[in-house]
Amino acid sequence: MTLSPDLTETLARARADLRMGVGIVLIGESGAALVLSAETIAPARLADVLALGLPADLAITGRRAQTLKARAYDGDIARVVLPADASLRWVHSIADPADDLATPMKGPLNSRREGDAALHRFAITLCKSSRLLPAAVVVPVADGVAFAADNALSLVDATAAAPHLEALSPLDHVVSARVPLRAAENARLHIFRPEDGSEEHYAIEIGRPDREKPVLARLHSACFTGDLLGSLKCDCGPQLNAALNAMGSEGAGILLYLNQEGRGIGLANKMRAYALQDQGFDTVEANHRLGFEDDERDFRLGAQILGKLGVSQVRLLTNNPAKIARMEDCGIKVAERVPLKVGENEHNTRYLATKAAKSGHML
Ligand SMILES: Nc1nc2c(ncn2[C@@H]2O[C@H](COP(=O)(O)OP(=O)(O)OP(=O)(O)O)[C@@H](O)[C@H]2O)c(=O)[nH]1
Ligand SMILES: [Zn+2]
Repeated sequence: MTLSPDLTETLARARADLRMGVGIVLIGESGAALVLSAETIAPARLADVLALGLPADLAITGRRAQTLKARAYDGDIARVVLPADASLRWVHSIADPADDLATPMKGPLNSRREGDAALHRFAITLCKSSRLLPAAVVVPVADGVAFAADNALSLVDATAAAPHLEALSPLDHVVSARVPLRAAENARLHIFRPEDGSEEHYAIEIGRPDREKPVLARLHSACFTGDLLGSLKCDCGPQLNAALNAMGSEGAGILLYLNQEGRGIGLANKMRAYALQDQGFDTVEANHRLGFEDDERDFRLGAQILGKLGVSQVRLLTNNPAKIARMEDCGIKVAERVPLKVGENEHNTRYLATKAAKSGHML
């Protein structure tokens, strides 16, 4: 019945539930499981989960397991056995590295080896796309359909939904309007909305770039601290302004403002990474300790928006070779790389050096 939510809509609901600390039920090929975010689960809910008396796990990423010295039998995922008397403090200490240095001994941690990790993996992916810490309480339940109905929880068919999690959501153009900018008075802002309910993304079109030739373009990832607050920890604000100014001087260009804050981990997690950086870790190490990869952005987004704007070849303002490779993979020809070296200061020297050393940025 079309009044019922489809798979994409059910996934969007499930993300909202996880963010609110509400459980969801996943059904897979080898069973069903109740899943809650380790970050948002409330103490009373955790008590209720433990009162079920079922063997439960705390699913974390292989990256986080490495820091905790927990065995990750499933490679990219570890299923840490949730003790029957687990406290919320314990759950948080496994999921969140904030106090790793203050309380290094969290173990012994027992990792589960038998059984299937598919639902745990799915749960972690959902936590990541909800911009939460990548850690989930996972409790196998015998009859997922009944459990979800009895507790009024969202029910997700993980097998059917898996391709939707991997695929890039189609984006719909919502509206465009003229916005005169300091850098260029003849600018237009286009809004694009993903069909999966995730954040909107923007394109700022300056002048009317000739689509028959490579268009001066920038894929800018949102940085609230750098773009809006003028943070000196990164070079994003100056890069944003320099890119718009370059397009203004040429009279044409397209800047995509992609809402992939913190290289796709969200602002709260980026601030967790900043707190770790104050403990001495660099930007990549901080991401790993949190359980994330170096870069969780999906640049297929940028390619899709360029395609929708009729752009197939660009002169890309970037220092990041991975961005060029991703564009080419997605069928956008990068005719030229235009360097964007601005905003270096005493606070971001190490950040920029780490980007060059570990992420291959061209400095
Ligand atoms: N996770 C994390 N994200 C950060 C950090 N500093 C900046 N960011 C985010 O990184 C993104 C910018 O990425 P960069 O790697 O600096 O630049 P880039 O866009 O890949 O490459 P360029 O095109 O050369 O600028 C923005 O989304 C920022 O919010 C950090 O320390 N940790
Ligand atoms: Zn920044």
